[in-house]
Amino acid sequence: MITLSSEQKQHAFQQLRSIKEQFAARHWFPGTSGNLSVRVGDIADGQFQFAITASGKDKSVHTPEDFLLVNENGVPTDATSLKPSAETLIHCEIYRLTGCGAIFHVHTVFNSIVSELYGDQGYVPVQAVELIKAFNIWEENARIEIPIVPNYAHIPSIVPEVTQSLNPSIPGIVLRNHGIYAWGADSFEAKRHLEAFEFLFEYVYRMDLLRK
Ligand SMILES: CSC[C@@H](O)[C@@H](O)C(=O)COP(=O)(O)O
Ligand SMILES: [Zn+2]
Repeated sequence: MITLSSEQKQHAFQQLRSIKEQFAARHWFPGTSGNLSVRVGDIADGQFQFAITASGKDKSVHTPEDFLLVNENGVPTDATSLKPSAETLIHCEIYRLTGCGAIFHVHTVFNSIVSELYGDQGYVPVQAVELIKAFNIWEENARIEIPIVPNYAHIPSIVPEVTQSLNPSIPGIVLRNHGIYAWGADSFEAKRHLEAFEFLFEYVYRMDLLRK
């Protein structure tokens, strides 16, 4: 395991704190839902560490005990009484599959409704909406399919669903009637992706309604 400096850890916690504050202002953490993580240091021989939100906290307030570090198996790497997010294993799998640098998970009404509307077909289709470019997809009239996987109370059962459905060219995956995981090379990019997904979900929801 690579030893991280306290500056690296503090920087990661600072990034999470800033994102947490911005997303809380948008009411993206209702009822303690949601979790955030950033990778700290490199991935070497499949090993890595990341800072993640502690489980069950009110993410709209700051406390000195909001974040902790875990390894690629989701096990805390420093002595702590904090419990990592209940969904840490999903973060582990997304880091493993994509090599990304940050992962943000939020529950919103739009991502939940759209995931249920399109859940049986397994993806949300979106075509020719400008915000698709936020995913670095620049072609004219681009059509994307945002994967939806089943939601289980037993989190380890969700992991193979993510493994199977994650599309490397789409930086997000939706858990049906639960919420979205969006990621990026760093927290700036993960935030851009998450904002674009949420825009597209609201667009799809409203357009479907208008077309009826
Ligand atoms: C309280 S509802 C939300 C949780 O069940 C879960 O889905 C969630 O996103 C937050 O879990 P957490 O363990 O705090 O990271
Ligand atoms: Zn969740």
